[in-house]
Parts: sequence; C-alpha cells; structure tokens
Amino acid sequence: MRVQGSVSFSNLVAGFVYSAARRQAAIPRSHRHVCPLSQSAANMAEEAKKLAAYAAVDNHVQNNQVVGVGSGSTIVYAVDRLAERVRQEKLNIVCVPTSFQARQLILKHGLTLSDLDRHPELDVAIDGADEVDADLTLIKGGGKNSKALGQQWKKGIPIEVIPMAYVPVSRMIARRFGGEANLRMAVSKAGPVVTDNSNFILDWKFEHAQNWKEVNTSIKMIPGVVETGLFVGMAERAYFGMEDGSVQVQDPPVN
Ligand SMILES: O=C(CO)[C@H](O)[C@H](O)COP(=O)(O)O
Repeated sequence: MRVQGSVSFSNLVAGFVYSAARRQAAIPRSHRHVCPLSQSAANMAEEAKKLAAYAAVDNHVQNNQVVGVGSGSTIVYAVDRLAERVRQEKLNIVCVPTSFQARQLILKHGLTLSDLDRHPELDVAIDGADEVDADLTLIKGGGKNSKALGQQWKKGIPIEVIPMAYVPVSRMIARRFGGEANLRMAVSKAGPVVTDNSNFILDWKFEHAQNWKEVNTSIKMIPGVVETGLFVGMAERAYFGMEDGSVQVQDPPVN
C-alpha cells in the first residue's frame, strides 16, 4: 500500500499499542510471539511494546521502502528493529520522521534520514497509538484497545492549533460537539506544551461516541486547527502487545 502526503500526526499504516486488556484468543499463530512471564508489570509492559513494535516492522517493512517513523515510547523499539534489520538483512530503506524525537532516533541508529521534500510519498508508516476502536479508528498522542473510543483513554483527543486561535477553537469544539477542549499545560516548564511546529495542543474530552469521520473533517475545517489526533480509516493494521507476551493483530472490519 502506498500512502500519500504528510506524516505529521497522521498517515498510519501499521500501528501498535500496548494493551493489558486483551487475551490472545484471536491471534493468528503467525503473529504470536512469546516472552517470559516472570517479570515485573513495568517490564512486561515494555516487553509487550517491544514485541508489538517488532511485529509491525517485521510484517510491514521491506527492502527499498520509504518508511514513516512516528513518535512516543513504543516507536523506540520499532526503530531498534529497523536498525537491526538494516544491519542483518542489508535492507535499503529511507526513514522520514514525524517529529524531532523520531529524527533523533533515526540519526542515533545511523539510518538513512529523509524528509517529505525528498520523499513526499511513503510506502509504510509505523507509529504508536493510545486507543483503538472496533473500526480501527485511533486516538494518537495511553495504550489501550476498546470497542469505542473514550472507553479506556480518558485524556481526550489531541488537537493541534496555532497559538492565536486556541480560545475560539476550544469554544467552537465544545459548542458544536460537546465536552470540553482544554489547553495542554507543560509539566517541566510554566505555560502550555508547545509542539515541534511551535503550536499548542487542545485535549478534547468528548462526552459520547460520535461519527468520527464527520467530526474529524469538521474539526479540521475550523480555522486555526492544524491537525487532530484522530486517525479515521488510516490504519491498515494494529498490533497489541499483550501482558502474556503475545502480540494480537487487529485489521479494519470488512464492510
Ligand atoms: O501519538 C503519539 C505521539 O504523538 C504516540 O505514538 C502515542 O501517544 C503512543 O505513545 P506511546 O508509544 O508512548 O504509548
């Protein structure tokens, strides 16, 4: 599959989340991996992320591809695996980062760094996700899978906005779609979180499930909105690292 356009906050083909919620019943044997059970919960979570990330890279990355590299803690393992495969299999791949963090990871591993000027089309993009619903709609920017968005991920949907517009955008979202959209505040500095593109983030805590495709399109039409953390119809497959050391795969529903 070929993905067009920008990788910023979107264009996800293979995603992965760590989930302690699912069991391994539905996992195809080919996607099942095993890790030792006698570890602390934190170690298990990290191991699960790693297994999901490795499975995504192993199942989706091939020679001569342009690979979009996402952000977060799980992607660290994906880049480890990319580097391992480049070394072992002499893979010729080009990596396009979605963020400063991703760029640093690519450079740290000596992978071939590119950008959307030189490689405007990606063959595959791999990233973490915070929540995945039954339709493979994702919230980006926690790590649980749910039947419906918001069941487990309580921090809301991130919406990147230009700084001067954050108040009107926040009010418009609340008025039109309910809930509240709050400016995300930084932890290690006074003031708001500032993104890699010098923008702000609103975390929209919605009240109920919605038609996510329509809502996403409407929010993106509000002047001042740069991007949302909603991925509708974009993910081709999600990998869930499970507490028992297996990896569960979820594809979009067949209509
Ligand atoms: O959307 C993201 C960054 O914008 C992350 O991919 C998402 O939040 C998952 O992060 P982690 O792998 O740390 O659980």
